[in-house]
Amino acid sequence: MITVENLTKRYGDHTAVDDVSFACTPGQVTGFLGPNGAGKSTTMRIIAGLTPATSGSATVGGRAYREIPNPATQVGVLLDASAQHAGRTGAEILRLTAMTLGVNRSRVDDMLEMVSLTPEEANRRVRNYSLGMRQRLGIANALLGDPHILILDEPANGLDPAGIHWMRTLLRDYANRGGTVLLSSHLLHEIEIIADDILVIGHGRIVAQGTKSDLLAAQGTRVRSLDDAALAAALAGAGIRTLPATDGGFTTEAAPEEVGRVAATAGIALMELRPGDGAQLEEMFLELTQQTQREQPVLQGVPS
Ligand SMILES: Nc1ncnc2c1ncn2[C@@H]1O[C@H](COP(=O)(O)OP(=O)(O)OP(=O)(O)O)[C@@H](O)[C@H]1O
Repeated sequence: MITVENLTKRYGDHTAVDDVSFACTPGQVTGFLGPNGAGKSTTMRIIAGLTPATSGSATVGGRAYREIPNPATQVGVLLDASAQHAGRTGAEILRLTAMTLGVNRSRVDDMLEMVSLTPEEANRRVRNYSLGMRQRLGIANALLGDPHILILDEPANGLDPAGIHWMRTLLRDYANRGGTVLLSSHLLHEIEIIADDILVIGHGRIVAQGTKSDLLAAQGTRVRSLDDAALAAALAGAGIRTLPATDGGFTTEAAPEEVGRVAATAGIALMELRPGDGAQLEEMFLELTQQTQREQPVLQGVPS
């Protein structure tokens, strides 16, 4: 179990994590979704005892990470797959971790097999690894101490679609055996494939959380009309908020009947009116991502 309560982290006057609370439960893979700079890594670093919180608390299995004896046997952490010693081979890195943790060396071969790194790959130096291979090695390293909790920051980064499905199976089996998994991503489709529970973070705040099926369940309404601007205005007049959709029209939180009634009253012809099918999560995430991109400084004078 991972429990985060009212966690806040400030860097000067910038609030990277803003009063965040959530729990990750055994048997579930919890996806931590947010655009770049949303506060995912900072939250995970605090949970893993690497960054002090400004206020609030984070516990793993009921204790602060720093208070856990031989923590890697309780909590497997992968925060940066590129942080491994580039001059060592994958197998050497795992053997060193095994020695440090006091686990049997035979587990190194088991973990290499589990993450599908061949003996030839395991004996290659890490500087020659692809990002996907580094992620696999990082996961093997995190699993070496046989922890019951895993914290993985962007583990699917660099994996191809087959690799993402492989990771899904690995984490699903781990969770089915009672493990707790928290993994982050800035890509909605990765989280959709891998996670059971979803936390969405934007600007340091949790903006949505729940089970994947709840968040992706049909909610709200997808609507397109012959005059979307007039329909949006009519809906706004009825107190119904709208979010523009990527492929035209928009999504609203109201039920289809309600939207249909407003459109009929306003005399607007509809071309599409259907339950949202999780579109709201997608739209909300898109909006968060667009806001983040708008806030990034525009590079000027870059030669084309
Ligand atoms: N050591 C630091 N000093 C100052 N600001 C920091 C520091 N670490 C992170 N931040 C800021 O905190 C915010 C959250 O960053 P964080 O790395 O947690 O985001 P993230 O969601 O993991 O993003 P990404 O997907 O890009 O990794 C960002 O605005 C970042 O610039």
